[in-house]
Amino acid sequence: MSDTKAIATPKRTREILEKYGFSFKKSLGQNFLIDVNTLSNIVEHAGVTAESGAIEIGPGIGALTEQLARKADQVLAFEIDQRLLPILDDTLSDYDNVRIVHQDILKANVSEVIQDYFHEGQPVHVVANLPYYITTPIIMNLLMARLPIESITVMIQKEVAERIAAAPNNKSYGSLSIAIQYYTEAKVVMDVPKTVFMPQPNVGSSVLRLTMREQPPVQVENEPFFFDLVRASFGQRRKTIMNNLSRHFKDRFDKDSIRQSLDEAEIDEKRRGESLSMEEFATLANVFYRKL
Ligand SMILES: C[S@@+](CC[C@H](N)C(=O)[O-])C[C@H]1O[C@@H](n2cnc3c(N)ncnc32)[C@H](O)[C@@H]1O
Repeated sequence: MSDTKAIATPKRTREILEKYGFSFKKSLGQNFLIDVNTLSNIVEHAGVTAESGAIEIGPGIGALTEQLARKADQVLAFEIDQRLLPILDDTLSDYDNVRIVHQDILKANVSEVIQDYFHEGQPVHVVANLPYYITTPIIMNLLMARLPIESITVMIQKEVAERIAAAPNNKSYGSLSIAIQYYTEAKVVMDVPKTVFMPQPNVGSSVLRLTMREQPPVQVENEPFFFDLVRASFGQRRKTIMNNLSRHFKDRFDKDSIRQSLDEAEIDEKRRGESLSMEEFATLANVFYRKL
């Protein structure tokens, strides 16, 4: 697709940066997208339609914001870097359905802003090319806030996307996979070459789509305890579940009681955390929790 008017072309991006004398801040994860095809693929995967509300994190100079403004009903974008505000005013001046909020996304009350800005019952999607230095806290905060959103589609570091979407026995499977798959269905929808960014990042990138679940796929009696047990089970990846749990629970359960709990959950003590499904972790956590 050729869209010479779009912000996301190398030429226009360079012109905008020069006009404002803007220099990238590496510490803010500023790698801007300069390829319209990549952007329209992201918006497509996000499932944004004319009825949708879209939330963007880190609009930069507005490359993705513009594509969202063209497709969605309303766009709300959180940007931390004050220097970008006058630029966004300029680049997005043709769109009256965009609101920029000058806030650190990790400190913003997203729930309140959603309520104020979007219509009641409007399907809302989070879509972003995330600042990679805070990918996990951003995603976890959005999930823990239990926002009324349908999906989160984000460009993130390839390895992190793989860890989030991994299944048991995959080398990338770990506590992050379980934490995020507890709330969402996770899928890596495309890998993206470095050449679509300015400046190019040092790491590979992928687009991850998280579809919010109405209910977690497993029933756990106590969520913090469940997540704590999962983290402990991956504590030392090469050790058995018995070893990791004995270490972690040494002040609360003796070895015999841990062995008995594993037995009750029908989990062989020699298995490693990486082989356990979320369902098995949930069963195990519930058995332990009842004995606390
Ligand atoms: C990878 S760039 C993406 C820019 C633009 N969306 C694009 O794709 O070209 C990340 C953006 O997030 C912004 N950012 C970094 N940390 C942030 C934070 N804590 N809260 C909100 N925005 C942040 C950066 O200033 C930058 O604009």
